[in-house]
Amino acid sequence: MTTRIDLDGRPIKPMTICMIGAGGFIGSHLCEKLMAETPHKVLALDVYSDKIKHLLEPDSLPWVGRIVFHRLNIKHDSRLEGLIKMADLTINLAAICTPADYNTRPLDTIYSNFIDALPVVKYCSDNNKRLIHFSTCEVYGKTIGSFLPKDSPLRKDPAYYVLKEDTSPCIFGSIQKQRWSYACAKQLIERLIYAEGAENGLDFTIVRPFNWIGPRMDFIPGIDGPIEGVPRVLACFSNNLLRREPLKLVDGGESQRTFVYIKDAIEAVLLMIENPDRANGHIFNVGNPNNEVTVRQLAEMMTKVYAKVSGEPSLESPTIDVSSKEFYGEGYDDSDKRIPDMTIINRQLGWNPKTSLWDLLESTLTYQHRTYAEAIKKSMVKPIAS
Ligand SMILES: NC(=O)c1ccc[n+]([C@@H]2O[C@H](COP(=O)([O-])OP(=O)(O)OC[C@H]3O[C@@H](n4cnc5c(N)ncnc54)[C@H](O)[C@@H]3O)[C@@H](O)[C@H]2O)c1
Ligand SMILES: O=C(O)[C@H]1O[C@H](OP(=O)(O)OP(=O)(O)OC[C@H]2O[C@@H](n3ccc(=O)[nH]c3=O)[C@H](O)[C@@H]2O)[C@H](O)[C@@H](O)[C@@H]1O
Repeated sequence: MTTRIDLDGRPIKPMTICMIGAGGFIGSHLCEKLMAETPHKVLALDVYSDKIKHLLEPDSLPWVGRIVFHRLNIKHDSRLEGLIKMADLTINLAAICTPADYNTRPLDTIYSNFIDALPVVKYCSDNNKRLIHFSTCEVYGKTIGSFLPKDSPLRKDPAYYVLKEDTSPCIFGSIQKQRWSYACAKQLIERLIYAEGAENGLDFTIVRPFNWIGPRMDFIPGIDGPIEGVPRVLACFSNNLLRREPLKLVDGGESQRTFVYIKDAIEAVLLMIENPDRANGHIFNVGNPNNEVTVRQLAEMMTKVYAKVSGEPSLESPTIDVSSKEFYGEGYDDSDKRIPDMTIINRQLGWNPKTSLWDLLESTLTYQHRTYAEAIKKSMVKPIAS
């Protein structure tokens, strides 16, 4: 492997990374990238390893020994500090991060996103180790524009909706709207990390992902996750398409999102890892402002793309409306619109997303079809009564 060079032309020294939550969606893609393209070592911590099994076995893999899996729950495992001490950098991805949990399991959500992250921050600070912490675009909450009258021309003014790391406020609903338990816990851990940087000199980077999507995201209910489980929207809609049932639009599917391809976003994380002087002390939005759709438009596009990649015709009525109370239960609320400002990540790391929504859906739904279509068909064949 040729020596890697950072953005300032300096050779990058191989490092050891303690990655917490390495067995999840983002972790699996980051591990893949680090193994295929860099000489860095990964101590991969998680309670699950299914999504990185292909990187751990067999022993003939070219990166054997560079990635070691440690099955542990950071809530209660005395090995955590030792593993952080062994590494140059810690990346914390561990979290409960599916909206269906925020209003139904608010305590688990707050513990996971705040309390369980506390020792990680403390061990990094006490041992002078660098930390890259995964937060979320949900810390912005709702846009200022969402409080203006529906017909106000100011709603079209970017000043009222573009989300900027250093100036936008964090706007959440009332305490009864338990949806915001996740965003609020993430906000407080961001503030704590920022304070550790200011008062104790912790070298940190905070990442705010804006709807990263791609293969291996979440699970397909009844196949590799609980049948009654509610994953994030990509997996919900994939499940509906695979089962040939209408896609459920929550409260009319009017909310807007910008989706970024996981492989584009991972490039940004690698730049942060390998350019500490440019990334330390910063909070970065990582998203694709050019890929904005309403959830209804996403459903329509996924229906078209799935018909193309599967060769199956679409349903006559591809979507149905459902209320948020019916779908998520009491206490749900929503972000109206999420456009990331890209100024800081552009200036510090020169990163820009590349993949269009159509292209990223095409590769992702090709993966979903190839991975799940047979299993779904088998699971849907009803046993013949004897
Ligand atoms: N995917 C996105 O677009 C997105 C958007 C915003 C924020 N994020 C943040 O990025 C991070 C990773 O998200 P993801 O999409 O990969 O989610 P994910 O659920 O696929 O991955 C999280 C991983 O953390 C592990 N984990 C959770 N609690 C743990 C514990 N106590 N001990 C050990 N392991 C534990 C889980 O087993 C899982 O494998 C999260 O912090 C999330 O809030 C993701
Ligand atoms: O990915 C992100 O950037 C962040 O946002 C997500 O939150 P959200 O975008 O609301 O979650 P999704 O499940 O992906 O839902 C997106 C939208 O689709 C809607 N939806 C979801 C599922 C479904 O079947 N139908 C449907 O209309 C939701 O109501 C919501 O408006 C999650 O909170 C986190 O993973 C993350 O921190």
